[in-house]
Amino acid sequence: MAGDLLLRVAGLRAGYAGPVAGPLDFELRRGEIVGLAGPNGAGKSTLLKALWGGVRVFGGEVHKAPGLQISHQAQGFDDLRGVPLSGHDLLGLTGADPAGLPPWLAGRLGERLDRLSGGQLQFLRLWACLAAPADLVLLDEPTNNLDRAGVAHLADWLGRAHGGQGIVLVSHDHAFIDQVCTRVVEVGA
Ligand SMILES: Nc1ncnc2c1ncn2[C@@H]1O[C@H](COP(=O)(O)OP(=O)(O)OP(=O)(O)O)[C@@H](O)[C@H]1O
Repeated sequence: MAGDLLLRVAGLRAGYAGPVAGPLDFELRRGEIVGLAGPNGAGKSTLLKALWGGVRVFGGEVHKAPGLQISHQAQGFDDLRGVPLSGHDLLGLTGADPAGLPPWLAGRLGERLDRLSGGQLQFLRLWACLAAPADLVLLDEPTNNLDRAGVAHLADWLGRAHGGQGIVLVSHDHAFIDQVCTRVVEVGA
């Protein structure tokens, strides 16, 4: 694959017992943020999962740059009640650098994850993916649960700090997509 090309997706069709989404075609280079947009049920999350192997692929091709490191964040939360992990532990597990976290979260990294609010935990999980040493970051509805300050911090960080990475995200937040994505691919249109 050409130098900065991370991903080439051609005619990708994905699903579960049978195909439900696609065909999808796009290319992603380092420094690009591609947004997958489309109506409910169009297949955006399914296609995003197909990029890391989380669902069945029924057709087409996903070419990845050799050695591509992927980190992905799914919608929803794992149940962390009773798990004695702190924010520092989570970031340590993924190798994510805490530098650049918003102050309202940076000061709470020593606390257990099950003591954080839904929005605080969402931001921390995002950060664990985004700031990890990955070439390709996949985010499904990253602004879910975030307040205005959280969305603004995320958008600001994506706008200036992702130079070495490629990002593919799914979002219903059109303002967020318009602000951060270098390209939008319509799914199920
Ligand atoms: N685990 C599953 N097993 C079977 N079908 C599924 C599964 N998850 C989703 N689907 C179906 O696949 C289709 C696409 O769903 P998907 O979640 O990819 O759409 P989406 O565009 O991300 O939707 P939304 O915008 O509502 O989040 C839907 O018809 C959905 O019912």
